[in-house]
Amino acid sequence: MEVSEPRLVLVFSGKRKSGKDYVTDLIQDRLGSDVCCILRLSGPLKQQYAEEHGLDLQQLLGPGPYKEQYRADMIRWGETRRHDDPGFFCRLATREACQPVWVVSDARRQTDLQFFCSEFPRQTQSVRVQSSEKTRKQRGWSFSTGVDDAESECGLDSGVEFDWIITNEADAPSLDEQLQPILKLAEEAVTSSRSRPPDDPVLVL
Ligand SMILES: Nc1ncnc2c1ncn2[C@@H]1O[C@H](COP(=O)(O)OP(=O)(O)OP(=O)(O)O)[C@@H](O)[C@H]1O
Ligand SMILES: C[C@@](O)(CCOP(=O)(O)O)CC(=O)O
Repeated sequence: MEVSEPRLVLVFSGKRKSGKDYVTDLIQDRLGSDVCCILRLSGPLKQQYAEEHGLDLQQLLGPGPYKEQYRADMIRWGETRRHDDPGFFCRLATREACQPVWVVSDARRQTDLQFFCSEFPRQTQSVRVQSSEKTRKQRGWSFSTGVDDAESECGLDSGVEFDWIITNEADAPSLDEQLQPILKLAEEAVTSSRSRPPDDPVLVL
């Protein structure tokens, strides 16, 4: 597989409108884009889906309501591709990543997490972003049958012991405070990548 070996892989998951993009953008902002890339598993999916259906890719990628009209069909479309090859979108999303810290913003299924845990067992850390339904509603979420009760939203609700849980709520400790240990881990991973020759073993977490 043609990927350069990352030093740290932070695999994020969370319900719709929990703030996965917001939190992962903040991490990249703190670490810098030379050190940290954001990988969206839904990126290559939305790109191919937009091409096939003549849709606006930028709107599909953004946080607004446009993508919600297509979500159920995009899920079905993606699942037909994942059926034979569960790592299909994971491989596409990671193929050009070259920074030492990878932030995967949208793991949804056990197979997504398994992909990173098996490709990068020593570097992978799982992170759950959680918000109350009330807060998610304020951010534009409403329950949609076939989406919020399907694997796309519930696949990681149980059976995973997350390494980190971030509560993205106004009355929780600030995100900077909660992210402190993760940012420290990332900084250590980057320091170790600078002080070791390229073929040395990666940081053992
Ligand atoms: N801590 C926060 N402070 C202010 N705005 C926030 C915060 N967290 C999230 N938001 C806003 O809430 C909306 C949803 O957040 P975001 O897009 O990050 O969620 P998501 O989990 O990636 O959602 P989805 O996958 O359903 O699109 C965005 O408009 C974002 O800017
Ligand atoms: C179709 C899908 O990739 C949409 C993800 O959109 P978003 O990350 O919520 O913006 C969800 C899925 O793959 O199940």
